Amino acid sequence: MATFFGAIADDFTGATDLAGLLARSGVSVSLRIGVPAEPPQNTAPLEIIALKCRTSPVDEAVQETQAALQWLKDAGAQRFFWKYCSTFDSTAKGNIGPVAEALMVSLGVSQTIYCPAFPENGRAIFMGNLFVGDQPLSESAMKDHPLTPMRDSNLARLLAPQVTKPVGLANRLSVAKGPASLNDRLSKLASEGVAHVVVDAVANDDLYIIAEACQDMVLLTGGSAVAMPLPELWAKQGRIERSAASGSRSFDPGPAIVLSGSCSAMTNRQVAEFLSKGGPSFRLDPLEIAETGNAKVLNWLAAQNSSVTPLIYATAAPDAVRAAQERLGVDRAGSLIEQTLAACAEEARDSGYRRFVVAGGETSGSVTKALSVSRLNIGAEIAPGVPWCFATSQKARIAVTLKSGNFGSEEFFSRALEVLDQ
Ligand SMILES: Nc1ncnc2c1ncn2[C@@H]1O[C@H](COP(=O)(O)OP(=O)(O)O)[C@@H](O)[C@H]1O
Ligand SMILES: O=C(O)[C@@H](O)C(=O)COP(=O)(O)O
Repeated sequence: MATFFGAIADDFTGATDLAGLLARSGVSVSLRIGVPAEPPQNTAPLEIIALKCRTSPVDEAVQETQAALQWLKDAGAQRFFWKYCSTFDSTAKGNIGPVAEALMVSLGVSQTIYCPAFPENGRAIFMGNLFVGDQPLSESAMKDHPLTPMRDSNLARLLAPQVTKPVGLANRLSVAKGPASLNDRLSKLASEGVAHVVVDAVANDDLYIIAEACQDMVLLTGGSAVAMPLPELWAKQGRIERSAASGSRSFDPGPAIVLSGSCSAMTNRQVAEFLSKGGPSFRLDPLEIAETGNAKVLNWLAAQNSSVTPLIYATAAPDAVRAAQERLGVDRAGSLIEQTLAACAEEARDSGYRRFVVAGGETSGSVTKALSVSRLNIGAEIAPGVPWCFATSQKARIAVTLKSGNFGSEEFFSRALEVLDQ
């Protein structure tokens, strides 16, 4: 079926998050890993391209997203979405604004919105300020993120240095009055030359209003939740149709493994909960890996009795992360862990593991690339924004879930495996 909606996600957990929320509509979603080398074929009405460009240099991120845009245009997409994190993760140089601005130029649009709110996961925007649960973003655990520490909660202030055109706000008072009021506000800002509009949303009802008001904007940007209502609206108008999801959702029998490279507060709790059950586990230390390489963990993995799910984790508290970064540098510490977890994933697949639970966005990018997966078929959601996905990895049919650092409950790792068995 022709593609109507084309989304570009800046990381892999973000892409599966978006896919899971869009799939709730019953409209078929297709998720590609990286820009496909071949021209579009077997496309779905809702196409997502997962990139790993959240922390790439700006030029690289712009180049990759432009290639993704071209592929989605070739697939026939008429509406486009730039998906970034619900906690607006970006480095000081920032890719969210430059990529959005480049997409606007290529699509010939003069205004877009920025709405990372995700109420089901506790992300709300009020008066342009992003909250995580009841804390402002900059006071939440996101202030200690290893790669993108968020030290300001105001989205307009974060975005303004990343773009060349003016930034404005459509606040909750405009949104709460309904789609017509929001459209009036957007038009007024457009008449003042405001190209980038942060839009408040604190509850799911706000997202339905925003989606209704903005469904005909050619480019929207935000978290997964603001896109969630769109397929339903378009299906009602006959622009897209519901159909059985395409692609296989089965996987070969084989043991499960948990790989965690996220250092978020929630992943720390999830790892602690899983460790408390006493199963086999291996803690990765970036300083040790820098000195001796990854043979030790690979040998440990090879010696596991696969009837009990092993956990390999680099997940650590902010002090330990800082200490490693001071010795190795932020990028080296991160990439040593990512490469090691990617090598573990490959080793696990080669020794028969077929179910992969992966925690962390950058981590998921490295692991999924190492598994040479080109397309993910979306299955049941384990937690809001975290679905099981199914793929072929070197002829093995595997199940993989990519958990955003902050998502899921404390029992997520065990819960994920239970959901797969249901
Ligand atoms: N102990 C550690 N010390 C330093 N960096 C680490 C450590 N553990 C993980 N990392 C790095 O931190 C980053 C975590 O990012 P990511 O995987 O995107 O998780 P999240 O989803 O929580 O943002 C990765 O680059 C990872 O390799
Ligand atoms: O929007 C979100 O929060 C997620 O979809 C997301 O982008 C996750 O990124 P990580 O926290 O780096 O996994």
